[in-house]
Order: sequence, then structure tokens, then C-alpha cells
Amino acid sequence: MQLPNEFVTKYKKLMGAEADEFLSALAQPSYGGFRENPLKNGQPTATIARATGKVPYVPTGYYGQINGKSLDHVTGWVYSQEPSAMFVGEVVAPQAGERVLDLCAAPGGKTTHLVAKMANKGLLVANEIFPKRAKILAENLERWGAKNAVVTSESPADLEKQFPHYFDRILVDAPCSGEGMFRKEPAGIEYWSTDYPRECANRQQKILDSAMKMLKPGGTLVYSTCTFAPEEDEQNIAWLLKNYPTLKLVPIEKSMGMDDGRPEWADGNADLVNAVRLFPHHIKGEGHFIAKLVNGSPQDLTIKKRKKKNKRKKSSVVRPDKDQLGLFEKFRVLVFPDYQSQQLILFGDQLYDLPSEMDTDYLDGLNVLRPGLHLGTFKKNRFEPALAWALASLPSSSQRVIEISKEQWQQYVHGDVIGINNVVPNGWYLLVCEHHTCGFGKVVDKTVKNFYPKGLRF
Ligand SMILES: C[S@@+](CC[C@H](N)C(=O)[O-])C[C@H]1O[C@@H](n2cnc3c(N)ncnc32)[C@H](O)[C@@H]1O
Repeated sequence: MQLPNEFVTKYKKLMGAEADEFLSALAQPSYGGFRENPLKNGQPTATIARATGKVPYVPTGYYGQINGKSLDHVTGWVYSQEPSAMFVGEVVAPQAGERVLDLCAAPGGKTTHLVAKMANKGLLVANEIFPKRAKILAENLERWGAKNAVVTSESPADLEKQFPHYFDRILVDAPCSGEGMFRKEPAGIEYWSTDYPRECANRQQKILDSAMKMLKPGGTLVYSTCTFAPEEDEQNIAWLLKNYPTLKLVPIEKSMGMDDGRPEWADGNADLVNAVRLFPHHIKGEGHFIAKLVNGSPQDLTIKKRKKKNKRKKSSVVRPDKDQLGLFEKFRVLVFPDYQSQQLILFGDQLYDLPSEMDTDYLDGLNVLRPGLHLGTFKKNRFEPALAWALASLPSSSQRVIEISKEQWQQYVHGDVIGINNVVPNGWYLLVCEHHTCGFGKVVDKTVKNFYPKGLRF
């Protein structure tokens, strides 16, 4: 890996006595990692068996690699995430029932962590500006079993109009110069120039301005980057504190090897030590910067919010009609008798369960990819359940389960019909392999018809 000369000169100056250690760490191999999913029906023991260690500062985090075609990965029991990046979710620490925004969310490493921390309760709006990346985000959330996540694809400037001072917590995991990932993704070095961190910082400030318009009084803003550049890190926090005097930079509890933010790399504001830096020469992970800020609660913010909300028009969101509800209920009573929906809404012929924390009128005018949990599709006179619903369910929640072997699971993800020996009534079943819910199948006379989505087969 060849680092640009200007980069080396810049960090020799900034890091001083630590520079050699820092620069030689960048020449070492990067660390891989994964998180286990506490929302699922047990531990991903097969993947954990291959882990090389436990990430000390993330209860669900491990060092190692996952197999993308394994049962654990395909059913969302694990998510591949670089070890330093995992600390961000711990710092955000969202609570069940809150309204949370992940403003720059794709592909979803932090979002899946937030869903787990919220125990799938409350509302998580996961936004990604680029629609193609937002689609990947939605797929990753589906595999993870997210119920409380709404996926949108908007620019922060457009999103701010929709959600004035709405969120309890906002994560801005900002697009950045990516210096901290150089040894993991060396292709990023090509984009780098001496001016690049400043350009990124300007864009980050616009994103932060939007985030501030969406943060509730008393709410928490977490800002993170995967770069070492002070322009994008301490200097942006110093800029925030100057421009938003209601914000207070609060301490982050640091684990061994984590560094303080560096006031001398910005305007000297001593509070900047409260931020955290993860340096690859001090921890087993890539470069990261994280700052946590709490917003004061000036009266004017509360008043603005109320006025805006009164102006909202009635929602144009469509609800399922009586016949559709009948078809849905027939399925639910048979397969998931205890499932309690929140707000059933239609997107075309697709049925979703929108988290009750979100009024339907908030969806108007938004580019929404996933308005909550995808339950299924109405087709002529029938209801076909969606994979997302299976992946968000525990085997114990269903009274119609068929246990399949690992071999049968491989047939299932390949798109084949599965033969079964036991005689069971025809109809829909939740397929479970080694405690992992895998999807739905429809039994027709000792064979299970395959409903695994064509685009996911392998
Ligand atoms: C660091 S990545 C997010 C990683 C993600 N949080 C995760 O943990 O998987 C930053 C994201 O910001 C998006 N982005 C790029 N330009 C943006 C902009 N102007 N406003 C908002 N987001 C932007 C990128 O497409 C990218 O998905």
C-alpha cells in the first residue's frame, strides 16, 4: 500500500513522536469482525467457533470473518462489521421505544446494531441518499429481522423538512475521506488529495445542519467518521459547538486502547477530549472518530415543532380493505396466532406493518423503500407471506413449523422443492433449520413448495 507523500508528511507533523508507530500500523493487515444478533433464537455457534477473539468493548462483537453463504449469515444471525465501527452503536446506545434516525445508513452496519439495541421497539428511520445503496440497506435489515425500521432514500436537506425536531437520537455516520479504512480498502487512497478532507468537512457540515433541524430538544447527536483528518473530526465538532450553543459534548466511556479527541487539532476547546479516537496502532481495528453531543432544550425549539405539526395534511397512505384484511387474518391466525400488528398499510399490493410510533402522514412526500416490516403480498384471492416476516419471527411464535435439515436448507436457498416424510395439513409453514427461521414454504401433499425469493437464491 503506497500512501500519498502529502498524507505521510501531514500525519508525521500531527502525530509527532507517535508517527512511526502510526504509519507502520497502516502497513499491517486490517482486522475483520462480526456481531451476533441478539434478536434471534440463540447464538451463532458455528460462526463463533471460527472467531479469533471477542471484541472487548462490544458485548455482541467478535474478531474474525463470516462465511457469506452460511446458515448464520443468510438468516441474519450475524453481521460482518469492522471492530472499530462496532463501537459507534455502543455510543449511540438507543433505548427501546425511542425515535431514532440513522441519517447516512447504508449498507446498515450501524443500523442493524441500533435495531438490536432497541430490541426492535420504537422507531428507527434508516436513511440513505443513494437509492441503490438504500436497497442494500433494506435487504440487510430484512435479514437481520428488523421490525421497527423504516428505510428512506432522501438527501438530509429534504428529510429535515419532513421531521422537524422529531428524533430523540440521531446518528450521523458521515461520508468521509476514509483515511481510517486505507489498509482495509486501499482503493480509497486514489480519491485522496490534500484538499479532500476539507471538501468532505464542508459536506459533513451541511449534513450536520440538517441533523440539528431534526433533533429534539434534549436529544442526542452522535457523529462518527472513519477518517483521521482533524478537519472532518475535531474541527467539525468545534464548528458544531460554536454554531449550536445548545449542544454539549459529553464524555464517552473509553475502553483500553481508545484515545481522547485532540483539542489541539481544532480550536483548543478542552471539551474535545470527550470525543473518542480509535487508532490502528492502539487498538485491534481500523481508524474511527466518534463524538456524542446532547442538545439543550430551549423553548423556541418546542414551539416550532408544534406549529409545523399542525400544518400537516391528512395522510394519503392506503390501508388494506376488508377482503385483504380477511386474507391476511386467515394466514395470521393459522401461522402466527399471537402476532399483533401495529399499523397495517399498503404499498401497491405489498402489506407492511408500520411502527406505531410513526404517524402515517409522515410518509407522505418521502421516498420510502421499506415502511416497516414487510408482511406479504396480495395476489388475486390470496395472501403470500414475505421472507422478512419469517426472518423477524422466532420459531416459538408459530404453530406451523416444519424443521428442515441443513441439506434441505441448501435445497431451499437454491430454489428447489423440498420433500418431507411427515404427513401434515397442506398450507403455509415457517421453515426452521437448526433453530434458525429460514423462510416460508407451502406444503402440498408431502412436498414443500419453495417461496424463497428468486433474487436471493444461490
Ligand atoms: C460511512 S458511510 C455509512 C456507513 C453505514 N452507517 C454503516 O455502518 O454501514 C456514509 C454514507 O453516507 C452516504 N452519503 C454520501 N453522500 C452523502 C450526502 N451528501 N448526504 C448524506 N449521505 C451521503 C454514502 O452513500 C454512505 O452510504
